[in-house]
Parts: sequence; structure tokens; C-alpha cells
Amino acid sequence: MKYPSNNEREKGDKNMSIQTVMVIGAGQMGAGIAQVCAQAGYNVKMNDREEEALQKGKAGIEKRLTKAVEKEKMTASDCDATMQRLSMTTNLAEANDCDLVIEAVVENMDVKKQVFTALDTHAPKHAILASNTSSLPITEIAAATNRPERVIGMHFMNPVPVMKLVEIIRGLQTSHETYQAIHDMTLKLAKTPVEVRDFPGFVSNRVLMPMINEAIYTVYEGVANPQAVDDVMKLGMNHPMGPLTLADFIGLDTCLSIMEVLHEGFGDSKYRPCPLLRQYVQAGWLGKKSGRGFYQYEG
Ligand SMILES: CC(=O)CC(=O)SCCNC(=O)CCNC(=O)[C@H](O)C(C)(C)COP(=O)(O)OP(=O)(O)OC[C@H]1O[C@@H](n2cnc3c(N)ncnc32)[C@H](O)[C@@H]1OP(=O)(O)O
Ligand SMILES: NC(=O)C1=CN([C@@H]2O[C@H](COP(=O)(O)OP(=O)(O)OC[C@H]3O[C@@H](n4cnc5c(N)ncnc54)[C@H](OP(=O)(O)O)[C@@H]3O)[C@@H](O)[C@H]2O)C=CC1
Repeated sequence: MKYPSNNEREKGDKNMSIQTVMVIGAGQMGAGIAQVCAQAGYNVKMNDREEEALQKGKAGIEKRLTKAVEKEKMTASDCDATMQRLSMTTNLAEANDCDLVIEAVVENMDVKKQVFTALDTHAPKHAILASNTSSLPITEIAAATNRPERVIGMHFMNPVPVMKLVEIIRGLQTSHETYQAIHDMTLKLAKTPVEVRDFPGFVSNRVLMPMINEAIYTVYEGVANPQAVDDVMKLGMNHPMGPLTLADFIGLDTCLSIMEVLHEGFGDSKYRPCPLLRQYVQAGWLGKKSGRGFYQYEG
């Protein structure tokens, strides 16, 4: 096996100096990722299909930063500087001066492939294309581009500004330089990188999501109501949120997509999504973001 020499590594790292980042998808993950990147000093372009989604994402960031200033966790001038580093665009072609693009659109392989194919034409040759996917194969996403060596999984946890972990997933062809650049950037974001291999659900959701799915089965089978299930796991296992509150927080559509990826990827019936989860998603009960899931939410 040939490892790059120190010289080659230094050269590679210089080529991969990251200054300008585009984040695609201004939903709960994309907005959080854009926020932490801007706070760490990167110039950030937030992209979504709709202007309305961009404005909602920006308003969320402003609200969180204002709260941090009120709590004296950030100065007003740092808050202003962070907001100035953020810009919004519905035009993907504006990736043309970015060193890194982090995709955080819906958990659907066809949509992600379309985004990566388009990005491959717009982003400069040196740019790294990262996906925040929760479970989908990075190798397959990378194959939608002509630069698989510069495609990588950069999986942030929700809520992004709070959670320390970034799971970093190498696709089959991801280069050492790409991995190193994303590892180093994760540290600059004051987060902890953990490297995992490209298997369905990686580590985080291979372990977490079957627990959530099983919690949904206990409700489906009438073992207990959602509040009781959550109380058991919070008070008995010291989880900060019960699994059904967490499922609502993640988004039930995202939970279902992840279970489907695990089920199909491993071909093992132990990952079959609970019919109740499927039914809630069909009803448009997507959790906190739609106002209703296992619980109801105002505003
Ligand atoms: C699906 C995937 O692919 C992977 C995933 O992300 S799985 C999900 C992983 N995430 C989890 O498991 C989260 C579990 N829950 C928790 O850790 C906690 O409930 C929590 C951190 C979300 C909230 O903590 P809490 O102590 O109950 O609430 P609270 O005291 O209000 O907030 C603590 C801090 O978090 C911040 N916070 C809470 N919710 C937030 C949100 N949605 N966005 C940003 N910040 C938030 C608060 O502002 C507060 O910050 P300060 O300490 O700076 O004031
Ligand atoms: N929720 C979570 O806890 C976590 C999610 N993830 C992953 O992050 C990704 C995003 O999840 P999340 O933020 O929760 O989802 P959201 O539904 O909150 O946000 C997705 C955003 O992407 C937009 N979008 C969809 N397609 C495109 C496109 N082609 N171009 C630009 N924008 C697009 C959506 O717009 P519209 O509404 O118009 O469709 C929406 O604004 C998923 O891959 C998910 O698995 C990773 C870690 C945790």
C-alpha cells in the first residue's frame, strides 16, 4: 500500500485550503451547519430551492445568535461578523467560487444524486463535495460525479450548534487529502471527528434508529403510550430525550428513510420499519417540523 509522503500531504492540504463554503438545503440541518461554519470564520453561501426556506433558515440562525448574545456567550460584534459572513442564494451555479459544498437536502438518493451531478458542473475542480446524509452510501453519491476522490460524508448531529460529533465517512474512492481537509475543518468547528466506514446507517444510525423503530413498535403493539415509552428511556436510561420525542425532533420522514436504507442495505428483516411510522409519514405527520408526530407542537 502506498501512503502519500509528507511533501505530497502538505501540497495536497494547501490545495485544499477551505475558505468559502456552500451549504445546500436550509432546513434544520443545513441552517445549523451554515451557522457553525460562519461562526468559525468561513464565508458561507446558503442555498435552497425556495427563497422562503432561505429566509426561514436565516431567521433561525439570527434568533440563536441573538440568544447567545443575550446569554453573554457571544459578543454583539461577533454576532454581526458571523451574520455578515452568511449569504443566501437559490442559484446552485454560485458554487463556482466555493472550496467546499456541504449538501443537506432531503434523505433521498435520487435527489442527492441530482444535486451532486449538478454541483460537479458548477463547483471548481478543487472543491470538495460533502454530504450530510444520515445513512445513504457515500460511494454511490460520489459515483454521480467525475470527482469521486473529492466526495465524502460529513455527518453532523442535530441540533448542530450543540452536538459535538461529526461522523466522517470515506467513500471507496475518497482521497487522503479530502479526508484530512474535512477532519481538520471539523476541529476548526470545535467538533470531534470520528471516522467510520461506508456501510448503511454508518455507526450513528445503525445503532440509534433501530432503537427508535422499536420504541414505535411498543406504541404500535399497545405496550405503552408515547409518553410512557419516553419516560422509561429518560428516567430509566438517562437519555436526554425519549426516543419518540427524538424521532419527532429528527423528523419522521427522515427516520423512515433511514430505516428503509438499513432494511434494503442489509437485507435483514430486523430493520423493517414499523407500519405506524410509515402511516404517520403518509399522513404528513413528520414530527416537530410539521407540527404533529407522536406529539403535537404549536407554532
Ligand atoms: C438522525 C441523524 O442522522 C443523526 C442525529 O442527529 S440523531 C439526533 C442526535 N441528537 C440527540 O440525540 C439530541 C438529544 N437531546 C439532547 O441532547 C438535549 O435534549 C438538547 C441538547 C437538544 C437540549 O438540551 P436541554 O438541556 O434539554 O435543553 P436546553 O437547556 O433548553 O438547551 C441546552 C442548550 O442547547 C441549546 N439548544 C437546545 N435546542 C436547540 C436547538 N434545536 N438548536 C440549537 N440549539 C439548541 C440551547 O440554546 C442551550 O444552549 P446554551 O447552553 O448555550 O444556553
Ligand atoms: N434531522 C436530523 O436530525 C438529521 C438529518 N440529517 C440529514 O440531513 C439532511 C437534511 O435533513 P433535515 O435538515 O432534517 O431536512 P429538512 O426537511 O429540515 O430540510 C431539507 C431542506 O432541503 C431542501 N431541499 C430539498 N431538495 C433540495 C434541492 N434539490 N436543492 C436545494 N434544497 C433542497 C428542502 O426544501 P423543500 O422543503 O422545498 O423540499 C428543505 O428546505 C438529510 O439527508 C438527513 O438525513 C443528518 C443528521 C441529523
